[in-house]
Amino acid sequence: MTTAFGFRVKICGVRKLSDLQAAADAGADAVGLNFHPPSVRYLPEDKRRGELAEAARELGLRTVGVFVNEPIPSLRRVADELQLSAVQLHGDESLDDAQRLLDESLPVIRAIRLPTDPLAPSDIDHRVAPWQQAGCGILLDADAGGSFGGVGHRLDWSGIGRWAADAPFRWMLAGGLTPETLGIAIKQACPFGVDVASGVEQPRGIKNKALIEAFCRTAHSLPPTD
Ligand SMILES: O=C(O)c1ccccc1NCC(=O)[C@H](O)[C@H](O)COP(=O)(O)O
Repeated sequence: MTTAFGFRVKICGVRKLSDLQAAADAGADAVGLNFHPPSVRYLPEDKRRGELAEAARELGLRTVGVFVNEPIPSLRRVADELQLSAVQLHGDESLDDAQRLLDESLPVIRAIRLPTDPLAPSDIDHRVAPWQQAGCGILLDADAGGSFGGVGHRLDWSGIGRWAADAPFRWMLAGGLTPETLGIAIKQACPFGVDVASGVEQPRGIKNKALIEAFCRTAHSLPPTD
């Protein structure tokens, strides 16, 4: 079965070569390239996409394409052109969509957008199980309404931790993680990996090298959850 997870730290929404360099220097494993046009992190359809994807590979970073309700043939075309390591489905895509991609050996990460209210294990379980059983990597993110992601909303980490205690697979946490909140988030939620967009930006939409370094330092200083 194709799974998307072998990485612990993903810096999402990189837009410049210097963002990639900062992520690689800080020891991140993966970067997210955003293909959702309304996002501040959107990468327009020009040569920059190819340059970034190639530079990421040369730096040893995995490339995850972030898509929201993109038609599957178009998503597939971008993934092939840029040789993406995985695609992240962050909208209302169906399980059939994911299955089609997995059947073509493209690793798929399913973003499960959870409410920011207190969470019971069963709330999470019934939403995660079909995707996990299909072979998708799981990313738990906070509901961002019509923005879909990347707005810094955070989840009920201790509620997630109670679910994680019985989740026998690797999964990633996102949503409102920052260098300051990451330590407590990891201790409470116990993810295998973490993902951040706005928490390493200053101002919004512009990645900040010092924040990327601080985020990765904290992520690497905590004992890995497996
Ligand atoms: O980052 C975006 O702008 C975005 C837009 C639409 C869908 C997904 C998006 N980001 C996906 C991510 O994986 C983010 O890292 C995740 O939502 C967490 O964001 P943040 O709370 O800002 O760290």
